[in-house]
Amino acid sequence: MTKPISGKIVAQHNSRDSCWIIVHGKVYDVTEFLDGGSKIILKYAGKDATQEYEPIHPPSAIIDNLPPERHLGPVEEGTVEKVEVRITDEEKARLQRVEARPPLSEILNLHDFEAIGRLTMPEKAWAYYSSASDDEITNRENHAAFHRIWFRPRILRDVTNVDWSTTIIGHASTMPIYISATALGKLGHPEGELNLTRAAAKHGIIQMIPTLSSCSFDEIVDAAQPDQVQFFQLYVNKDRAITKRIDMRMAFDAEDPHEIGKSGSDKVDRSRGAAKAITGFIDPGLKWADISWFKSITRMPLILKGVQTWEDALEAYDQNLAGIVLSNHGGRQLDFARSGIEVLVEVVEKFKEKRGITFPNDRFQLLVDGGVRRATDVLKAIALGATAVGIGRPFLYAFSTYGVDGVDHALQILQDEFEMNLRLLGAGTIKDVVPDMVDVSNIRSHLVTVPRDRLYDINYESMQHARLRDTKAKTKL
Ligand SMILES: Cc1cc2nc3c(=O)[nH]c(=O)nc-3n(C[C@H](O)[C@H](O)[C@H](O)COP(=O)(O)O)c2cc1C
Repeated sequence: MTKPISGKIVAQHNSRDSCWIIVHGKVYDVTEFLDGGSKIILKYAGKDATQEYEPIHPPSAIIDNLPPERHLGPVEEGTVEKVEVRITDEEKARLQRVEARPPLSEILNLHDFEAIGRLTMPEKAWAYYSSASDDEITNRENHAAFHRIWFRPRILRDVTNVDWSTTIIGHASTMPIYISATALGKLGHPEGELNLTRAAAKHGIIQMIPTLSSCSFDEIVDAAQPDQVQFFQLYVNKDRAITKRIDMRMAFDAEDPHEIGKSGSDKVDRSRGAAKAITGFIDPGLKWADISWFKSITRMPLILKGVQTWEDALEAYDQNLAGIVLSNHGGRQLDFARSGIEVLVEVVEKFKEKRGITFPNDRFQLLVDGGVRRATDVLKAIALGATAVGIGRPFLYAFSTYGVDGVDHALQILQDEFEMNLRLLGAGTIKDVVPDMVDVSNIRSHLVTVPRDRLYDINYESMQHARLRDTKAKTKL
C-alpha cells in the first residue's frame, strides 16, 4: 500500500507548475488539468477540495479521467489544514428560513416548491437550477405556451374509474410523465439524484439519468429497485472512445433505453461558472451522419433530445430512432427558441401531411418537455399526440428543500391532479385524451400583451404560494 502523504507536503504543491489537491482523503496531481488556466482548481491547489468538488462531479470522475500515475495515494490523517468555513449572515438567515419552511401538507402544487425553494435553497443551487439563457424569454415562454391551449371537455361520460397509466418506449409508467435529466443534483441536496431515483421507484415512473449527475451512474443504478426502469441521457464526448465506454457500461448495468443529448453547451448566465466548468467535453461536431455509429455500438433504443423543428423530427424518424424529445433544454440554450408544446403541433401536422403518420405512435414516440407544472399541461400534450412529457426543475426544487419526501409529494400532487382532471375532461384513460379535446388555434401566436384592465385586475384577489411558517401572518412572498 502507498505510504500516506503528509498534508504539509501536499500544501507545497500549490502552483500552476505543480498542483496537487485532496478529494475524499486521496491526493491527486491535477497539474495537467490546468491547461487553459483553471482558476477554480488553482484556488484549491495544495488543499482539500472535497467540498467544492463533490456537488459538481461524480466521485468516480477524477479516478476515471486522471491517469493512474497521478493518483498519489492517501493523505496522512490529521495533517491537513482544515479549510475554514465561514458562515455569513446571509447564510445564517437562509438556515433560519429553512427551519421555517412549511410542512409538505401546505405545499399544494408544483409552483409552491419553487416559491419555497427560492427562499431556502443555497444560493448557488438556486442560481444554477432556476436560471436560463440570455433574457430567459424561452424559459418563461415554455410555461406560457400552455396558456394558449384550452380544453374542450366532454360530458356525460362514465368516469367512475379513471386510469392515467401508460407505456413509454415499451415501459410501464403510472403517469404519462418522466423525470427529465438535470445536472448537478448535489448542489441542492447531499443525496442529489438519489432523491429522484427513490421517489420514481415509489411512484412507478421513469427517471432519466443525466451524464452530468453529481452521484455516479453506479450509485444511481444501485439505488434503483430491481425492476425499476431508468433512461440515460448521453452527452456525446469529443473523445468517442469515452462515449463508447459509457455505452458498454450502460448495456451491462441498466437494461433500459437511453437517449442522445444535444451537442450544444449548457449556456446559463446567472451561474456561468458551474455550467462552463462541466460542459467543455461535449462534442460540437456531432451530426446526423453519426447516428449510424451510435446504432452500431448499442442495442438499446435511441431517442434524440432537443429537436425543435418538424424537419429534424422527420430526419430522426427516417433514421429509425425510437423517438424524440421536443425540448429547448428548459430555455437554457438558444433564447427565443419555441416551446416544445408548440413544436409538437407542427410536428404532428407535418408527419400527417408528408407521411400519413398519426400520433401517438409506438414505432416513433414523441416526448415533450419544458414548463410543465400541472397535470393539465401534460394532458394538453397528450391530446396533441405526445406519449409523455418530461419535468425538470420542479423536482429539483422539491428535493432541495424537502429531500426525497419532497419529490414523493410532488409526484403525489401530479397523481391527484391527473385523477381529477381526467374526470373533468371526460376521459377514462390516457387513450381517451384525443385532439378534439383541445383548442390549439392560438398556439403559434406570440402576441405581446395588450395594456391591462387595471380596475378589473385590482379587484382580483391573487392566489398565494405556500409561505414560511413564522412569517405567514405578516408577509406575502
Ligand atoms: C438545472 C438544470 C440542469 C439540466 N441539465 C441537463 C443535462 O445535463 N442534460 C440534459 O439533457 N438536459 C438538462 N436539462 C434540461 C432538462 O432535461 C429539461 O429539458 C428541462 O429542465 C425541462 O424544462 P423544465 O425545467 O421547465 O421542466 C437541465 C435543466 C435544468 C433546469
